[in-house]
Amino acid sequence: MSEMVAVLGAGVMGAGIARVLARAGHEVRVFDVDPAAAARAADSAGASAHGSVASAVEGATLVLEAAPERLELKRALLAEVEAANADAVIASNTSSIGADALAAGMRDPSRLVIAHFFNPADTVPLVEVVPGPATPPETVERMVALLTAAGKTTVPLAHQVEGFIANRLQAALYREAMHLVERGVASPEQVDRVVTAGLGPRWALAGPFEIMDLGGLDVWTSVADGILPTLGDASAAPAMLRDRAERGDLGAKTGRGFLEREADAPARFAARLAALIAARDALEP
Ligand SMILES: NC(=O)C1=CN([C@@H]2O[C@H](COP(=O)(O)OP(=O)(O)OC[C@H]3O[C@@H](n4cnc5c(N)ncnc54)[C@H](O)[C@@H]3O)[C@@H](O)[C@H]2O)C=CC1
Ligand SMILES: O=C(O)[C@@H](O)C(=O)[C@H](O)[C@@H](O)CO
Repeated sequence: MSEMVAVLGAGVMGAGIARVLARAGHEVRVFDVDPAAAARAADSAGASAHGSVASAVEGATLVLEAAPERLELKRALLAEVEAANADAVIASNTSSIGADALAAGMRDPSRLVIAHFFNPADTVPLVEVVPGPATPPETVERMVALLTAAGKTTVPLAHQVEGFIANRLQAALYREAMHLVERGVASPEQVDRVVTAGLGPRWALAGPFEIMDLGGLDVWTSVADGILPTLGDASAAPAMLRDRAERGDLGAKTGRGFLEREADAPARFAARLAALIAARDALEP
């Protein structure tokens, strides 16, 4: 079934999400407080750029917000949507804000569902679908069906948890990666190489539980007993991350973060990732 979709926020993620949904045959409208961002995203997706939230969501059956990861900003945006559209399902692409926190500010929280895409949104297959406290099962089912028909791989969560699944796994890994660099065990480049030459290729074919089965649960029991007590236990962003963010070294957005990269690095990465995923999918199971 073709939906009329409004994508609100046309940055790194919103532009890719607009392309995914437009390629799937949906009518897509894009709004961004930066009209140039909306125009770029609309052009790249074959969608229409709109100058206001009200215009973008008028008659929409699905609204997908990909605005900045700030709770009050998202709440204000959802309130604008509710004022202008009484029916659409409202999906948030939030990375970590709880569905309950977003729903708490809504007139009708049953309209909210989390649809968490991954960067780059039109290349990474996964979308986590997370119900809010008042989201009916049929809304989750509708989002899963729509995203599956658009070629995405969905994982519906039984209920929300902070950071959902992927970002909890990433946060655990990234916390330890930074801990190892802070302890002087290795450089960021060396830690990255451990993933790209070792863990990453395996993870493209098998997740943690399959990897543990392959390695042997007896072995993994010994490894867990020996290593878990020694892991870094940061409960907030480590200084090496926060200091860079606060001085504006944001990574690909600014050309420098932990590593220095050329301006076209995200595009080259996306193209290589798409080729890797296609090669993996062509493999015999
Ligand atoms: N960057 C990433 O790797 C991922 C980000 N996300 C989530 O997606 C959301 C968007 O993130 P990005 O695309 O990276 O951010 P971004 O900063 O690239 O894009 C956000 C866009 O929203 C626009 N905007 C700001 N205020 C707005 C408003 N009131 N209404 C409409 N548009 C507004 C900005 O002009 C900007 O173009 C966040 O919730 C983020 O946590 C989710 C998965 C991955
Ligand atoms: O990795 C991704 O694309 C998503 O899990 C995210 O939400 C990002 O990690 C985001 O939190 C920051 O890039």
